[in-house]
Formats: sequence, structure tokens, C-alpha cells
Amino acid sequence: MEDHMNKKRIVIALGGNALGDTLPEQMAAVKITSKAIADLIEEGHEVVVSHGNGPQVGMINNAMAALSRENPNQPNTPLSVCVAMSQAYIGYDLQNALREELRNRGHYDIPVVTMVTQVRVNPDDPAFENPSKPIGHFMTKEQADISAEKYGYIMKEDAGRGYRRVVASPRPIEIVESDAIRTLVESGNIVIAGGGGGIPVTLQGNHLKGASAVIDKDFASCLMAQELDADYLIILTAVEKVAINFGKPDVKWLSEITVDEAKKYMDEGHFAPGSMLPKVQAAVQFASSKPGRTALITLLEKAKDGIEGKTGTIIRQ
Ligand SMILES: Nc1ncnc2c1ncn2[C@@H]1O[C@H](COP(=O)(O)OP(=O)(O)O)[C@@H](O)[C@H]1O
Ligand SMILES: NC(=O)OP(=O)(O)O
Repeated sequence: MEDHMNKKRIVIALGGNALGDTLPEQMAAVKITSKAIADLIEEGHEVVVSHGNGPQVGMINNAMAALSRENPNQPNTPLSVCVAMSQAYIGYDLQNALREELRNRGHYDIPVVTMVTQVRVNPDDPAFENPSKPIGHFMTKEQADISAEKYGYIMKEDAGRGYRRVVASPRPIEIVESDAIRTLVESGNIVIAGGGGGIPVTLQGNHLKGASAVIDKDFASCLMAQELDADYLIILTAVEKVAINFGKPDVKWLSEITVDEAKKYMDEGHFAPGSMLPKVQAAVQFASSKPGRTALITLLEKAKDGIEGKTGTIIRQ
């Protein structure tokens, strides 16, 4: 273990490739993911891990809906509860894999814990009227039409890859458990928190009421990084760097950009909505929130190289 001279507090947001789409894929993927996270832990950094849940929350929601169709005594499970289930299921696999990876490297004294995390949203957020977050598996047009007809789901085409159900995705405004997460981090725990963007809740006096939504994990991770006063927000995805002119012959991969440059590229439409755009938006929000805060977007396997400045796209003020 390195000494703690350069210890940073890091929030890592894991993309879809870190977890896969199915139960067996997730089992295999978390082993690779744990290696990348353990590399950062071994450098002595304080690490909080968040992750997506799109495929998983859709799968859970479908299973619960089928159960309630078969059994009239079983009312349908709210989407907020499905997000909670996805946090626990993904947290279980990730926590277990990371514990094993740390032990394989001789670190028996680093506890890993998953925090059930609620995230407050505004009940008047216009996103509730405009579902945009794809969940579940991809379908053909014919399958999507059947789902829309049979279950009243709203289906949208997802970046040329097929059709998916979409649900509301309001902006996160408070990480309810951030004090507890901070306490765990400061006492040496590796914390998995804010999974699936957090369980969306609205405040009703002292009661937190579940909302029918799935929050974007990049925005929730950004807010969590701010609330934890993190030094780094690392967004790990399936590309090593962010590009302008992505997918075109004159593609240019970006190594380091300022917040102003990132905003200019956003305005010019270089980042696809629903994929790279929320990542760059989250990175910009984090890097602008306080001097010294740095955002990094890179490949899962390159997390350590990225924080050492060897690769990835760095966004800072
Ligand atoms: N300008 C861009 N630069 C790099 N990647 C981009 C860009 N625009 C769109 N992408 C795509 O966005 C993907 C990341 O978004 P997505 O797959 O939704 O993320 P997640 O890892 O969170 O599941 C990349 O793998 C890439 O295919
Ligand atoms: N909640 C969320 O943003 O999940 P995905 O990253 O899987 O879309």
C-alpha cells in the first residue's frame, strides 16, 4: 500500500460495461471491475463506487409485474422499490467481488460496504412528464409495439441499437445518506453508494416518498462527489477518451479540456444525448463546483492510468 501523501477522495461512476446485462454477465464483469477499483484503493485513495442499473432495474420491474399479473393479492411493485432491489443485487455482487480481489492482494483489513442510498428529487421536475431514461433490454419494433399495447409502457428507439422502455429521470437534488457515507469513508470503508442513480424520493415532511423514476447515475454520482467534497469524479465507460466529431473521419480524441471548452463542445452537439452528454455535463458540473476538483472520463480498465494523467479525458476549470 502506498503512503497517504497523495491520498485523494474519489467517486467512481461505473458504466454499463462494468456490470453487463444479465445475471451471468454481471458475475463475470464485476471480477474485472473489481480489479480496476482495487488498483485505486491500493494507491491509498478513499473510494466511493456508484453504478448504473438500466438493464437490471428493467429486468426486476418486469419480473415483479409478471408476479402481480399472476397473483391479484400482489400489487405491482413501485419503480422506486425496484431501484432499491437493483442497488442491493448489484451491491451484493460488487461488494463480494471487491472483497475477494482485495483479499487476493493481501488486504484483509479493508472493509467493503454497500449503502442503500435515497436521492431526493423535485416532485415538480418536468422530467416526470417526459420519460427519457431507457431501462431493461432492447427490443425490436414489433416487440416494443406489443409492450406499449399490453402494458402501457412508453417505448423509444435508443441510438440505433433497438427499442427500450423509457421512464422519468428527474435531476437529483440531495443525497439523503451523504453524512453516513462520509462517516464510513472516513473510517476506512470502501463504500458502494448511489447505485442506479439512487432510490428516487420526494420529501413529504419527515417522510420520504418513493418516486416512479430512475435517476441518471452520472448526475447522481456528480452530486454525491460534491456532497462528499471529493477531489475526483471518475466516470468509467466503454471509451478511453471523449471525442469531438465522434464516429466521423475527422474524429479527435480529447486528453484534457477546460470547463469552458467542454461547454463549447456541448453547444456544438458533439456528445450524444443519453450516452456521452450526461457524462460531460456531470463532469463539467463537478469541475466547476469548487477549485481543484477534477473530473476524468475513461475506460474501466484505464482508471489507474487515468488518475496518473496517462490517459482518459480530464476536465478541470
Ligand atoms: N463524443 C463522444 N465521445 C466518446 N464517446 C461517445 C461520444 N458520443 C457518444 N459516445 C458513446 O457514448 C458511450 C458511453 O455512453 P453509455 O454507453 O450510455 O455509457 P455507460 O458506460 O454509462 O453505460 C461510448 O461508449 C460511446 O459509444
Ligand atoms: N441509473 C442509470 O443511469 O443507469 P444506466 O447507467 O444503466 O443507464
